[in-house]
Amino acid sequence: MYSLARSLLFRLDAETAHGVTLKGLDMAGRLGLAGRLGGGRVADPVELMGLRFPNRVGLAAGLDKNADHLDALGALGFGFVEVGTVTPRPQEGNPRPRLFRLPEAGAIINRMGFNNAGVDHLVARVRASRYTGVVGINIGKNLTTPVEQAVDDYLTCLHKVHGHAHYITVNISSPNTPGLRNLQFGEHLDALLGALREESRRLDQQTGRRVPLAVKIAPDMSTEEVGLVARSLDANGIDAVIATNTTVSREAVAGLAHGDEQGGLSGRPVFEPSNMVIGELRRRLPDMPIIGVGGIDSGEAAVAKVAAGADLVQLYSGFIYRGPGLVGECARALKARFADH
Ligand SMILES: Cc1cc2nc3c(=O)[nH]c(=O)nc-3n(C[C@H](O)[C@H](O)[C@H](O)COP(=O)(O)O)c2cc1C
Repeated sequence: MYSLARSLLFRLDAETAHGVTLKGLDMAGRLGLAGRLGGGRVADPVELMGLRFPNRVGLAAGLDKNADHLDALGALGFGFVEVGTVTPRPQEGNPRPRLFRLPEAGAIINRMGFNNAGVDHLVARVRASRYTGVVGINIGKNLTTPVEQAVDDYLTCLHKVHGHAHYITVNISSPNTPGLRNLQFGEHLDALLGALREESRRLDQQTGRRVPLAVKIAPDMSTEEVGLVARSLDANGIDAVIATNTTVSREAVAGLAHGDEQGGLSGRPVFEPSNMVIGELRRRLPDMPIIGVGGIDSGEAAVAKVAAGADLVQLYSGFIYRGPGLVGECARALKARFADH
């Protein structure tokens, strides 16, 4: 069914198709049909970061930036849904077109630029939703906030989302907000993570509810750079790492239509680079929960992500190309893989 819908949707420009799909999913959710689209809910519970995940397959950040579609997405059978990236104030993002499909490569290039309705809107939507599963809230900074003051934006978001998230993701790896990725390196990283850790511990104590902090990183890093990030995550008591975001490399799509668009490349071309980062993180941080994301487009790819070192996985581009059936396919493949071990 999705292949028919897809052939119609792929005639629209990518961002319009995205909006139409989410509206369709909302409708399917209201009619109680979303569960069937996802290929059946898979029960494969796992405890990580002090949370109980109903299965190992989550939705990656950026598909539901404002938590406007949480009920419908949750009903597809994901073990967890990450909403955002959200910023303190609403912002429009980059001018359109800013989202491009590269079907020959199973890839997407986006330069959305954190278009979102602001953290207050997102929190209201999470509160209004009936979804009872695990919700991650992914936070970032506004474009107009200077990078030197980025920590203030992350702290503002942390305060506002703490009471409504099961875990919070610190996104320092989008290539579409100038300077953001510099926060992954050197003293910037320790300063940011130290401040966020301290404040989240204070909020945990104040509320009596511990909300784990995850950090999302880019695939475009040398082994040494991954090592430095790993050390900082460990030193600052971060609970989990999400690897990876999109890549700025264009090697895999050179010569393809849209292959030279600016932005972050996702889908199949980022599968191997993200697995390399995951492998290096696992080597350096044997006990840290790793959420693996990048290029998963089949059950086998989900299993390979776990073999690279991930504990949980997330989907984005594969979900666009393969449709909601991919959720159940990956969850079943991972359940079988863990039953074998
Ligand atoms: C259109 C689009 C928008 C995205 N927006 C965000 C975002 O707001 N925050 C974020 O952390 N990652 C964002 N991502 C990155 C994905 O969450 C994911 O890390 C990346 O696409 C690699 O996974 P994939 O190959 O399965 O797509 C976005 C990806 C796409 C394609």
